[in-house]
Amino acid sequence: MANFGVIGSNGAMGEALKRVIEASGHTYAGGIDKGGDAAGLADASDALIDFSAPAALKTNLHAAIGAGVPIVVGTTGLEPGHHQAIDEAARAIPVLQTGNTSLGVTLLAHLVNEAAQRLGDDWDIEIVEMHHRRKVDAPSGTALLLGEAAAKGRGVELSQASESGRDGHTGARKQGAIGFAALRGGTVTGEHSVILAGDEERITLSHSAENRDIFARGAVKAAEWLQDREAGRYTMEEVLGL
Ligand SMILES: NC(=O)C1=CN([C@@H]2O[C@H](COP(=O)(O)OP(=O)(O)OC[C@H]3O[C@@H](n4cnc5c(N)ncnc54)[C@H](OP(=O)(O)O)[C@@H]3O)[C@@H](O)[C@H]2O)C=CC1
Ligand SMILES: O=C(O)C1=N[C@H](C(=O)O)C[C@H](O)C1
Repeated sequence: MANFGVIGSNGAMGEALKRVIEASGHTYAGGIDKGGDAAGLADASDALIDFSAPAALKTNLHAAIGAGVPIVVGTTGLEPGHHQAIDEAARAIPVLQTGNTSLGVTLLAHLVNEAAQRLGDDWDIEIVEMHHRRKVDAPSGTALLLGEAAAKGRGVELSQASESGRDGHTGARKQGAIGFAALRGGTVTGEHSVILAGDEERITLSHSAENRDIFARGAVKAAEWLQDREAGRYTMEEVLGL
């Protein structure tokens, strides 16, 4: 049993996390939101679970380092500078960052990697996602994670292959591009499809999130798993043994 502190505690994920932490036999050490005392929360916790906003990340990493506790980062919309800060923090404490903590998406990323590896780049890859109207970042963290898996399978950098926000006279699709389309509306928890489109045939690999508990369960499992680790940056694949 451990004490887990939640950053973004009044948000949609924060609500799910409180419930899942207690249902898993752990103690909810408390939660903070904008303007909260991250260092105080870290001191009272065995691990921090952060589902808040990119602007909070550096403060949260410093708080975890100060208290010497692991941190799970589920926040999306991260820029390269945020990833650099995570790499630096991982020299001092165990850190896990992912755009999706669910078992289903973690496995889906493996399937996408394998499909991209086995099919040549004459198979076009398009990633379509839909989320609720409140979502502020696009493409979603999950779509980017799946794009990274596809790019890795093909042996290319996603930054070199990515195509998103098509509008107007775009010209024909570039061979080898990995395309992204983001839909927003209603209360959709999270829908992701990776379409591999070849000549006269198509494969679609999809995941549907029915509620936020699937993310909360994965995050709590990750926080448990990080308890016994050395400093370093870890992945959901390692946590789930996939
Ligand atoms: N990795 C994964 O599996 C998943 C990731 N997510 C990601 O988690 C994040 C949160 O999602 P969701 O719960 O739906 O969002 P919400 O908008 O419902 O909640 C966000 C919470 O974060 C708080 N917050 C905002 N800024 C700060 C700050 N600077 N310091 C501390 N807390 C802050 C907000 O508090 P206040 O109201 O005071 O601003 C709010 O309580 C998003 O980035 C989302 O994409 C979501 C689901 C799964
Ligand atoms: O903001 C959300 O809600 C979600 N965010 C994550 C993402 O950006 O992929 C995970 C999930 O799809 C829900």
